[in-house]
Amino acid sequence: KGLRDTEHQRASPIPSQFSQEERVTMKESLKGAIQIPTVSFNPGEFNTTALAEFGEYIHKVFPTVFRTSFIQHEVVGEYSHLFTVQGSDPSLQPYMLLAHIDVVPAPDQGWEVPPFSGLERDGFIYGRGTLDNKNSVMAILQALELLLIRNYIPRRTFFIALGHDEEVSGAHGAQKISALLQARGVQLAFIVDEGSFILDGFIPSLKTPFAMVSVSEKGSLDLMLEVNMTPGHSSAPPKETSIGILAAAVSRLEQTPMPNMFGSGPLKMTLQQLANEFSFPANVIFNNLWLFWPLVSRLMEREDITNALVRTTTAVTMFKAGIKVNVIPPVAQATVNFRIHPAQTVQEVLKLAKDIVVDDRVQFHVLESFEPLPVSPFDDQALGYQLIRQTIQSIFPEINIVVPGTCIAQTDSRLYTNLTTGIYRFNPVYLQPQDFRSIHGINERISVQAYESQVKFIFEFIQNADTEQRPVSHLHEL
Ligand SMILES: CCCCCCCCCCCCCCCCCC(=O)N[C@@H](Cc1ccccc1)C(=O)O
Ligand SMILES: [Zn+2]
Ligand SMILES: [Zn+2]
Repeated sequence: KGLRDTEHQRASPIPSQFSQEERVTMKESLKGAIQIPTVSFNPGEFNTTALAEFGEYIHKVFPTVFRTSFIQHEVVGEYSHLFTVQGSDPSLQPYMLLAHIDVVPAPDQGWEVPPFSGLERDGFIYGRGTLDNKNSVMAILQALELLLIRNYIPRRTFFIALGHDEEVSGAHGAQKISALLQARGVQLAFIVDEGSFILDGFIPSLKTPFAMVSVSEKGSLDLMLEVNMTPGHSSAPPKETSIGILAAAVSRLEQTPMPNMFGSGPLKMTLQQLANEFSFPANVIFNNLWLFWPLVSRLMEREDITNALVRTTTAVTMFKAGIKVNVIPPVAQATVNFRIHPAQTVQEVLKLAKDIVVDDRVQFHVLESFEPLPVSPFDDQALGYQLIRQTIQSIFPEINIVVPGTCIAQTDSRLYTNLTTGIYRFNPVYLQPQDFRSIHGINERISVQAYESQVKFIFEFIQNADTEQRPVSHLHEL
C-alpha cells in the first residue's frame, strides 16, 4: 500500500537526470569529503581540525545551498550543521533529513587503498565514510544543490541536520540540534536517518533484494563489572583471584544468551511481509508463522546478524586487570555492551544480567544506557514511510518489496524523539553482507553508480514530499 500524488502536485516534477559534468562533479565532491579525516575517537575527542575543514569544504562544493535566501545555515555545537530550508507553504508540517559527518578511526592495515584517500577503483570509491555516513551527508547536500540550480522552490519546509559526533554518542551534535529545535517549538512530520539499506543476500533462502526501512532501533546498556580482592604475593595465591572471578562472570554472560524475543517487536511483521518472496518451502513456513515460529526463531539464531534481531545481544568489549607479574591483582574490570531488543527494557536486562552472574563479589556499574526506540508508524497514513516507499519504487523499480524493520545499532535519530514519532532509518543503497562488514571495518566503499542513485533518490524524495498525498491501496498502482 502507498500514497499517490493528486492533481494538486506540480505540473511537471524536475526529472532526476544529471549531465555528464554534474555526474563527474558529484563523485569528485564525495571523494574530497572522504579525504577529510573527520574521526571521532572517544566522547569529546574528535579531529577538530578536520571537522572545521569539512565545514569549509561543504561551503566550497555546494555554493548554491549557502547563498540561497530561503536557506538558513547554522553551526551547532561548534562543528555540526543545521540547515533550515524554508518552504513556501507554512501549512505543511516540516520534516528532517539526518546524517553525520564524523567517522570511526581507520588504521591503514588491511585496506586495499588508504582509508582516507577517496580513491576510485573499478567503479568504486573507497574510504572510511563511503557507506557510514558521508555518502548521505554529501548526497543530501548534492541533491539540494542540483534542485536549487534548477530553480526549485520547496513547498514544505525541511531541515537538514548533520551531526559531528554520532560515532561517540551524539551528545555534542544531534542532542544540541534537537534541543535547539525544541526550544523553537518545531514539531516534525518525520525524520529520515541512516540505519538500514536495500538488503541483498542477508537471508540465504531469499534470493531477491528487498528494502528494509527500520521503524525501531535497539537500545543499549553499557555495564562495568568489577571485582575487588585483597592484593598479595603471587607465591602464595588464594584459590580465586579478582581476574578469575570476573572471567567466570563474563564467561557466564557470554554462554547464557538473553531470551529469544521472536514474536515481539517488528521482526514478525518483517518476515510476514517478506513471506511471498521466499521460494518453496520457505514461503509456506513464513506464511504460517503461527505454526512454524519455533523453527523460524531457532533459524534466526544461527547467523550473528539475524540473531541480533531476535534478542538482546551481549558483547564483552573491554577487560582490564593486573598490575605486575607477581602481584595478586586488587581489581579487575570488564565492560559489557548489551544491545536491547525493542520488547525489553534497560531494567529488565540489568536484572537478567545479575541473575546470570549470581556472584555477590561482582559489582555492577551502569555506565550508559538507552531504552529501545518505539515503533514508528508504517501504515498507509504514515507520510514519511510512504514517501520512502514511493521514492524507492521510482528509483529502484526492480525492488518489489519494502518492509519495516529494526535497526540493530544506534543512530543520531534516537535523540530526536522529542520532535516526532515518525523516525525512519534508511539509506537508498544496496548492501550485501560483505559491505555490512566493511562498515567500521576495512575496505568500506560505494560504487559510483550507487552514489548517483542515492543523490537521485533524495532529489526525488524532496520533490515527493512537496506533493499532496492521499492513500492508495496498492503500491503497483503508483
Ligand atoms: C529479516 C531481515 C534480516 C536482515 C537484517 C540485516 C540487517 C543489516 C542492517 C545493517 C544496518 C547497518 C546500520 C549501520 C548504522 C551504524 C550506526 C552505528 O554504528 N552507531 C553506533 C552509535 C553509537 C552508540 C553509542 C556509543 C557510540 C556510538 C553504535 O554503536 O550503535
Ligand atoms: Zn553511521
Ligand atoms: Zn558508524
